[in-house]
Amino acid sequence: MKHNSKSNESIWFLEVDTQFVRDQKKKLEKEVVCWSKGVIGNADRPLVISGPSGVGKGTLINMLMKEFPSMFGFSVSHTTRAPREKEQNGVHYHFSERNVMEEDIRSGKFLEYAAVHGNLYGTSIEAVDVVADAGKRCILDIDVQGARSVRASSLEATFIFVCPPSFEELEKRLRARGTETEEQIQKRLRNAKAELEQGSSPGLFDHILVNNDLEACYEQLKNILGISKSMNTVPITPNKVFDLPVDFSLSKINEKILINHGVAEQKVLDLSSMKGGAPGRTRGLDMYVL
Ligand SMILES: Nc1nc2c(ncn2[C@@H]2O[C@H](COP(=O)(O)OP(=O)(O)O)[C@@H](O)[C@H]2O)c(=O)[nH]1
Ligand SMILES: Nc1ncnc2c1ncn2[C@@H]1O[C@H](COP(=O)(O)OP(=O)(O)O)[C@@H](O)[C@H]1O
Repeated sequence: MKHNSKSNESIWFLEVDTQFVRDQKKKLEKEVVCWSKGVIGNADRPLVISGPSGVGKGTLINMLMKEFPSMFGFSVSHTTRAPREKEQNGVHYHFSERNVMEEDIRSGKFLEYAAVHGNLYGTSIEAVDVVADAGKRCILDIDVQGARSVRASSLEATFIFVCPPSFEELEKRLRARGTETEEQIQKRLRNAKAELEQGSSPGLFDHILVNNDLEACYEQLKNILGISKSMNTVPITPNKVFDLPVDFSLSKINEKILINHGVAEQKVLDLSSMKGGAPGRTRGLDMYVL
């Protein structure tokens, strides 16, 4: 079901029988209805970019965001690692204390998290939310473990793995970047071997890019995403809405949606205090039986 709100041009979808709804029903052992903000269709899927440290993920992402500022937004992760010289809190990462981040993980604020190179990294639901609320396509720069978690989650994304042309070139780039100590470089290189192996695991990544020549790799990335310069000014329009199962029907009165299931049951979904949620997640809904 689709509801078009004129005030902020946002489109809301009612999830009735999606994987997320089924998972939550099982977990909570009660009826669950989810209200998702966003546009459905491949063009708007979040983009998960993984690859070993120093391969050029950040460089490619920056190029994309610079050329298409209104189309893409970066998911700002949380990490317990120390900031690098030019990194800004809230822009490159949310730099966090380990105990605070662990508590936030326990309380369910993260879509995924992983221990990488001895530190914790994670994507908060809020980080994806902020980008989706701005009407942009979200880019996640996360490691292979994180990509696996997102694959298993309700977030439908496009997964891209970036490889170096050779291990020697990867080492050269890491050293030339000059942001890590020798010990940290060694740790990243050790982990790169495992990541390169996992990157080729069947079914995890949709596309593999070799970042040899930067410009050529960037062109390939844009080809995968099906974008060209002129597209930045063209808003993406939704082309598909959910079909309701046959035994459900809906009607709407002001901020309340009436859900009829079968003959006997009628529920009210109260949207008056609803706030935007990450795809597959909703805040501020109230539901009761009429
Ligand atoms: N799982 C997960 N991995 C992340 C997240 N943010 C960053 N990473 C990954 O953590 C690794 C280390 O990132 P960083 O410390 O910025 O170093 P760099 O890869 O050398 O630039 C990279 O593989 C990132 O993709 C996150 O939110 N979740
Ligand atoms: N195709 C490329 N050829 C040469 N150097 C590159 C290329 N792509 C990126 N670099 C450089 O390699 C270093 C690591 O890139 P970066 O984007 O920080 O990697 P990542 O985000 O994957 O850790 C940077 O100094 C960057 O300028």
